[in-house]
Amino acid sequence: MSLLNSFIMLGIVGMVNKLPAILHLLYHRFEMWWFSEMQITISQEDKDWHSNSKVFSAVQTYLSTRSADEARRLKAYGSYFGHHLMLTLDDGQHTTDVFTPKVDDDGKKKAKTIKVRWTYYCWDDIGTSRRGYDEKKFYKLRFSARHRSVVLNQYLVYIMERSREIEQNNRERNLYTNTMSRDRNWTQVVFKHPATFATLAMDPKKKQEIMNDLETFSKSRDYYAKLGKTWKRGYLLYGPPGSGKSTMIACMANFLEYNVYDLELTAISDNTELRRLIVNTGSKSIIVIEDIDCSIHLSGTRETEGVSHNNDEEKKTADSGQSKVTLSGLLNFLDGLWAACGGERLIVFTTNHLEKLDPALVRRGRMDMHIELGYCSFEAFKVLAKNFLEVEEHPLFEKVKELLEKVQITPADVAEQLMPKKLLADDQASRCLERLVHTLQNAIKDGRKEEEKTDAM
Ligand SMILES: Nc1ncnc2c1ncn2[C@@H]1O[C@H](COP(=O)(O)OP(=O)(O)OP(=O)(O)O)[C@@H](O)[C@H]1O
Repeated sequence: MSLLNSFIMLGIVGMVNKLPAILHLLYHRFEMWWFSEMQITISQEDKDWHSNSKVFSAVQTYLSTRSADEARRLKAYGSYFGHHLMLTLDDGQHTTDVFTPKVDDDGKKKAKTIKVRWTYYCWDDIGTSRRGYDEKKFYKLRFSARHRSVVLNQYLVYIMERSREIEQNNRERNLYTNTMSRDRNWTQVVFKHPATFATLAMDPKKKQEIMNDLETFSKSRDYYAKLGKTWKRGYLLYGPPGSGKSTMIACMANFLEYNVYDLELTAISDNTELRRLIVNTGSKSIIVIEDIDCSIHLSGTRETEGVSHNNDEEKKTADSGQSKVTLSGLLNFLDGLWAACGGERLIVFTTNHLEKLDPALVRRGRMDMHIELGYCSFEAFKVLAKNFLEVEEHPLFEKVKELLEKVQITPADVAEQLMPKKLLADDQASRCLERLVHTLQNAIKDGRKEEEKTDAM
């Protein structure tokens, strides 16, 4: 009893809660001494940089995939990886990890697997001051001293790489827009568009060509570096409204797992603001300017290279109520400014009127690939029929094919006809296809009437 009283008087009740962690520490100190272990402390706070340590975050991410196997107490947290639940060790808990180095300490190829142990500590203020630790949260990595070089030169590098991969796989992608923020900066929402190249209605050959181009781009960091070029690529998407330009952008973003920056030029006050927004974009992203012909004053500015768009241009722009961003400002961004922002970016322009665009804006090198998204072909129709009706063949397909050769209809309009109007109705596919055939036949009739009217005039 008197012993307990003296404990209370000394104010070390808090220590009792820490007992398991303290015993652990003592045990590992003994173990280190006995087996000549080494240890590395990785603390959360990076005192020199006044920031959270990147190594600590990397270890936390790495261990989140493996701590559940061994530790008895874990902490769950929602992180910036969004809906993914992350598990980390609780105070005093440890986990063992094994690692097979590429080469062992002697540089021999057949390296042996090594074993290391991670322990997580989270000291409160009492614990901190008594033990003289500055860190509040930290990991201790313990390993046999004979594996020193493998751990320092290979294992820690492996952890940094692996954590980057985990973050990449778990990260949610964002859609950024510059139209909603009061401070004239980007605001973001989670990007969850279901479109993929598998569901995009388009000629399969053309689709494959675009996918190959994107894949080659995403793997060409070294190639661009070797050429001394910025790692960027421009795409111009053109076609009538409803041909799938926006859908194509979503497919690209999902295919490459990039963020999307939807840049609304008409909401930007001047070139300086454009510059600031561009500088604030991240890599692995697609910067989109939709309806470029409506966003910026292009008519009468058919200057080609050596563009020196000037005050006249700005005046015209201001008068027209379009964006005050000038063509020269935009070209500057495409060539010079963008280059200064690092790489792995796509820029995509869309337009319904290719003929209205200034050649300086869309020349190869700025817009590397021009992609036409046209009216619905039979191949594109087959993709839509599969998406909407889950049919790959049907007796009405021949009729649809014949009609599509005569009628210009966008994939959006075809999709509208293929959308079942009543859920669970019998023979849904036939009803929808009949409706489409009917719509196409009417379009032909309307076209004939229009022709007759023109002839009569
Ligand atoms: N090629 C396509 N493949 C699959 N779905 C498509 C395609 N084209 C259009 N659609 C459907 O039509 C809708 C409208 O298409 P989308 O907005 O992509 O066209 P757009 O060419 O960007 O039109 P706008 O020029 O008016 O912006 C999409 O939500 C999609 O469901």
